Amino acid sequence: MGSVNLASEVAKKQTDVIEWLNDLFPDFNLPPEASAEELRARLVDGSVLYAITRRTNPGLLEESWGGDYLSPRTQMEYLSSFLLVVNELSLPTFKVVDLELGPMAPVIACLLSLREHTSSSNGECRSQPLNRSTDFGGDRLENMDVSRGENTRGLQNTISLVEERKHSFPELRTRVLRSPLSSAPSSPLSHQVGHKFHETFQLNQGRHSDLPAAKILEMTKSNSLDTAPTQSLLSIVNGILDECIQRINGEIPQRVACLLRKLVQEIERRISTQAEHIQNKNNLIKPRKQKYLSRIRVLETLATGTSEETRIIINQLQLIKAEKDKVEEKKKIGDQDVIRLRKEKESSERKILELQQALETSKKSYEQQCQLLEAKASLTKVESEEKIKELESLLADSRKKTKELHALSESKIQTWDQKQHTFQSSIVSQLQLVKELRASSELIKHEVVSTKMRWSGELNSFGLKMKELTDAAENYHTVLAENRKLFNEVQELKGNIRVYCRIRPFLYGECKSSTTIDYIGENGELLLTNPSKQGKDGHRTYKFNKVFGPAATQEQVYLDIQPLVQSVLDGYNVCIFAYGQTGSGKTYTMTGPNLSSKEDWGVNCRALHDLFQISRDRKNNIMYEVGVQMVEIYNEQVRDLL
Ligand SMILES: Nc1ncnc2c1ncn2[C@@H]1O[C@H](COP(=O)(O)OP(=O)(O)OP(=O)(O)O)[C@@H](O)[C@H]1O
Repeated sequence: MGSVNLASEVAKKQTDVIEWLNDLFPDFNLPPEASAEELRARLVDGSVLYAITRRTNPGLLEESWGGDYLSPRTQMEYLSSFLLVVNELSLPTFKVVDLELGPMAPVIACLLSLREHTSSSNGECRSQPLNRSTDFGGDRLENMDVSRGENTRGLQNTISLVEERKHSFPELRTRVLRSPLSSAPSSPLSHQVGHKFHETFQLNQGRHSDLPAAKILEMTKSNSLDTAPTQSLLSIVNGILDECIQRINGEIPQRVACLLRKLVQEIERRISTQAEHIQNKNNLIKPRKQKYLSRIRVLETLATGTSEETRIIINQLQLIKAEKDKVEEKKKIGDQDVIRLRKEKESSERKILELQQALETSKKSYEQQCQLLEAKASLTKVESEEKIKELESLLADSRKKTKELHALSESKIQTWDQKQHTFQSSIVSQLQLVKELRASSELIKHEVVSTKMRWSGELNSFGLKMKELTDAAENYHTVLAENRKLFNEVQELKGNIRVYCRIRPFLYGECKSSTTIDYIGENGELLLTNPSKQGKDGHRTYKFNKVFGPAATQEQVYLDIQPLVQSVLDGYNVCIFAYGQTGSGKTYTMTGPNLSSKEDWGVNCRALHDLFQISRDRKNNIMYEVGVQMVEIYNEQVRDLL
């Protein structure tokens, strides 16, 4: 909303500026509703602006700067001149780049301020055709209304400054600089009077000193000095001073000196008046300057707002551009889809053609098949007619059979009725039996319940007995331990050290008559006879725990040793060894002659067998670890055989 108001305000101001320029320069001839760019095109070369400067400051005179074509440098000089004047007037100004490319708002604001300034200080400028070659020419300025110069006297300081700065442009040639004094007097009437005054004192041949005293008195007494143009006064002063120079040794008449003093006084008076006037103008300009400065600030704020809006619009444009890119991308995808669909269409058309061809071929084959089928149908018709005849005969037969079957079924129905009757009677008897069975099942149920109760009682008693058995088993272990203890005590009683004697039979080739054994007792007595000795020395008796004769088997020998193996597993230390001379049968007794036969096993094999057997029997109660060590003791040296 703010931007719309701002835009309309700028447009309104632009219209005002165009109308003002049309009024100033009829040749400008730009429609009030022209766009900012059209206005820019008309102002950008600086000629119009420079013409405005001249119209508002007629004292600024330039030589013609060329024809219709303006070089860029000339354009820049025009613009610089215009901007210098605007700056010196403390009016809102603008940058050259604003006029060329930027927003026109600062240019329009500047021109409006200039219009206000000129209308307030100068009144409306008279319209003149805008002709660069004549408008900028110096001849026209000679004929310009002097009163306009009077009204723009407040700008003379500015003009002076402009002229000074123009010297910085070498191409600019200042032609005339009107001094403030040269612009007086101030009215057309006084201008006329001034001319008369000048004509009065115009000397064709004579000198000022030659003027009659009456005429000089008339000049000094009358108020014609007040109304005379300053240019005339200066020319008279110059004339008098020229005379003085020419007459170096001559005397200047008193009256001429009086006239000169009068003229100088008048010039001084005018200078002081101009100074006061300038001071007043300066005082007037100061508040205006303040006002314009505040307007500049407002315009800057508006310009900032405009830039913000421009930024928003740029952002929106970027968004629109992004959307446009998306739409184009979608369009591309759509084009690709169209191409793909076209390809699919072509492929489907090819397929349709193929299908049509296949259809035609199948149609032909179908027609052939139809012809074949028709031929077959005619054959089949004949056959079917024959079959119908056959079927009719069969139907007659079947009707006959049906009648027979009907009769048969009736007889069967009767039979079935009889059977039904029988079944019904049997069902009645079965029902009776079922009732009896139910009664018997009830009895059985009672029996089962009573048996259950009885069994539960028996189970209870069984549990009690099991408990007793468990207790007994526990007692059994105790008793078993007691038995073991007693067993080992028996073994101890038998003797911790037992000595058995085994007499081996004669070997093949040994003489049996050389035997010395006389008697072998039941309790381990052994009586030996030595035939070489007489008397008591010829008989010797020995006592062992037991003596095994030559006929004793390996098993008999081991039976006496076996209880010691059990003692080993009960935790007692047992040692069994054989002692005897070479060839007496130690190896035979301890190992056995032939290990492949169980009967020939010696003590060692049998003891190891029993050791593992008993440990296996006791594995539920005791875990045994069995180890073996084998050493040789020879000449009191122990050697590990393993
Ligand atoms: N009870 C027996 N019955 C039959 N033959 C026997 C008996 N005892 C020993 N022999 C035989 O007697 C011979 C000598 O026996 P054995 O080798 O056991 O004697 P040894 O004491 O071990 O001898 P060494 O000390 O030299 O080793 C062997 O041929 C053996 O078969």
